[in-house]
Amino acid sequence: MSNLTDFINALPKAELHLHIEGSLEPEMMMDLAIRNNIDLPYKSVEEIRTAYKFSNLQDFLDIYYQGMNVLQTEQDFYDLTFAYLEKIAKEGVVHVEVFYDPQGHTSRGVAFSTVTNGILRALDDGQEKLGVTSELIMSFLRHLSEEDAFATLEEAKPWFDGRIVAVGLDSSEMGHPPSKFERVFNAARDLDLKLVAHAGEEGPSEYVREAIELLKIDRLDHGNRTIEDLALTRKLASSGIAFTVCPLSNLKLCGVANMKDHPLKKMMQAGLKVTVNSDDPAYFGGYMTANFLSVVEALDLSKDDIAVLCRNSISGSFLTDDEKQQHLDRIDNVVSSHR
Ligand code: HPA
Ligand SMILES: [Zn+2]
Repeated sequence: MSNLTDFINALPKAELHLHIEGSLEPEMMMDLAIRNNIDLPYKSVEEIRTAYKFSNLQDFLDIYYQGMNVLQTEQDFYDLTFAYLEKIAKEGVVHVEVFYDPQGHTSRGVAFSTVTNGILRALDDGQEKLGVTSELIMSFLRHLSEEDAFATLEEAKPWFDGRIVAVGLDSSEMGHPPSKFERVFNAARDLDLKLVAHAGEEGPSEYVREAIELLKIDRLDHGNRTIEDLALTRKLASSGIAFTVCPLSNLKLCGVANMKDHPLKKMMQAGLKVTVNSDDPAYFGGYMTANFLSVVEALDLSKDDIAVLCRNSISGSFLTDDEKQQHLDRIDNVVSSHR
């Protein structure tokens, strides 16, 4: 293991952009298909991996929604979530704020409670057995209607006692601007939920502006195209809002042709609070450490840059100020012991 990998793994960090359904590895997809008697359009794990060639977000989403079909029981959601936590615990991730897509499951007849309780039971066990703390974020599918999002918000209400702490917005970005969900986000804010949204992944910087000004989000998912608008970039740099950037995702979905073209370093230099995340690690070829290494190598980031990215992930999380300070102190200790 390289010195750099050791350094990255040793640094306490938070993952703030992870779709739990996107951590479904081909091996588990095959196992669950057998367990649940589901027909897969693939004969082997190799065939599944070969299908993971995407030229844009929609290409990926088509396969991602199809993959979800194997998830049927509460135990399936538990197994999926716990397997992810076991992987990231080895990479120095001390805290994760997990997205899930309830509409991707309720639309095919799996109950909201089945999905949510399976994920939450694994998150509880992850804290107890692996020492990884977590929060759960319910994402609305933006290609569906406002009415459908409102129905999902209503169904989730019993879990707003601290089990689901935030709502997000994901799926096909182009043609589904944040403004479509302004009223839903207003309702979520009235319920004291935190708010995040994907914007500026494929969509223009105008979508980022809408997410900030209309949805009034607490954190921005992706946001790569923000820097096309200098005034917006300056505003977001001074606001200190965190950006959850996902390097390998951007490469696999052809947001960048080459990792050397990735805007992460420019975003950091513009003063944005950038974090590194895996998005859908089973589909995009790597978990947290692989994502860090990909930008560190391509963009020639320093150890100080890596530490800044980890500090940003802690300060950009929904942890309490005391919890944040404890992790930040530990980051300082790791940095000084690697000098
Ligand atoms: O990267 C993403 N973008 C939008 N929707 C998603 N759903 C899972 N991953 C993604
Ligand atoms: Zn995402």
